[in-house]
Amino acid sequence: MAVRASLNLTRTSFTHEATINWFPGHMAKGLKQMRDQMRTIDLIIETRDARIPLSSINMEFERLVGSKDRLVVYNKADLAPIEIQRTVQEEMAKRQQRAIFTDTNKSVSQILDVAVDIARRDPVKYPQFSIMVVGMPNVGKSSLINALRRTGVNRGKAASTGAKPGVTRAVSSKIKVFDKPPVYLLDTPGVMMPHIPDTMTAIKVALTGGIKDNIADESVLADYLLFRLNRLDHINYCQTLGIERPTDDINELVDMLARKIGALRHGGEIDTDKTLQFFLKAFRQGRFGRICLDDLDEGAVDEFFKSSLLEPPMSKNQGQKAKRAAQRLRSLERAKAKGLI
Ligand SMILES: Nc1nc2c(ncn2[C@@H]2O[C@H](COP(=O)(O)OP(=O)(O)OP(=O)(O)O)[C@@H](O)[C@H]2O)c(=O)[nH]1
Repeated sequence: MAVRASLNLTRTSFTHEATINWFPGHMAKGLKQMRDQMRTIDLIIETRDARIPLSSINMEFERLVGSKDRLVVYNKADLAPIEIQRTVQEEMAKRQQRAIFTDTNKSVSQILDVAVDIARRDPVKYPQFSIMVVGMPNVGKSSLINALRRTGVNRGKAASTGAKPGVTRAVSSKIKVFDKPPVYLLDTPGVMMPHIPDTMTAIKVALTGGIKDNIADESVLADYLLFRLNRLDHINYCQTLGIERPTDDINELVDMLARKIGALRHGGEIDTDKTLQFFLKAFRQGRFGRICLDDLDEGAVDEFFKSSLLEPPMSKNQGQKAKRAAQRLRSLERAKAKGLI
């Protein structure tokens, strides 16, 4: 607070009205495939992003999980503050969700321990043990599967990974990750909610890479990131980016940063897109330090669950609207890919 006041950073709220939705056809199809496979599954690993412990909860998975055993894995823990881990685990435990934090570049053996322990307790029931890994796009499901395979059977990459959301497009075939007892995993496509009820949730998901940037509007994402860094007193972005001073104004930041990184077109005009992308990438790579974008103060988690669970399912009309919007988006993407627009 004192830091902000002395630096004249005065913004206290952030609003953005436009809704952001991304639910292409492969997600709806993937969700159906997951439901079809569910009776063969013994454990669901629901992967979330540690930087947005609440915003990466997809209520679609609540319906999918039903009464199955579930382990919540908060991945990308290397990018989130360590001190949130205990709060999140306690809050999830209150809701009967066992949560662990992982970084796929390090050991993920605690996940295997959970699965192997369940399987060994009842070998008759589990001659083999099947796990389905679900989660929003880009939370690191495929990376997690590769890490589990590396740890469990010392074998190489089985699932494709990528820095952009939507790499995995369909439910995979079974991937072996442990020998005795045999444990198999299914990779699944990242799935968003068909209709994201709250714009701030959508912005946070997009900022952490869960929604394609061109859908979410990079200038809005960067503006929110700047607002959040200032609110958290994370003024170190100036040093990291090599700019003269912190600012609350995204245009001023773009101006300083573009000159610093040389994002200029012929004639010296600023390349805004390139500059915004540079700023977003620096955050996603963790260059501004460990950051949590969700508020986890007392009451905030209760409030989140209360509002999410009360959120009525979409009406037929809303559902059709969302479907049409998704179709329009797909046609637009196809036209763009063909260079027609
Ligand atoms: N910093 C960090 N990056 C990670 C971690 N796990 C995965 N990533 C990176 O996150 C990006 C997405 O990883 P994927 O494994 O492709 O994610 P996914 O959930 O399978 O993505 P979809 O195909 O969209 O469903 C990649 O660039 C990974 O290298 C992690 O623990 N820490």
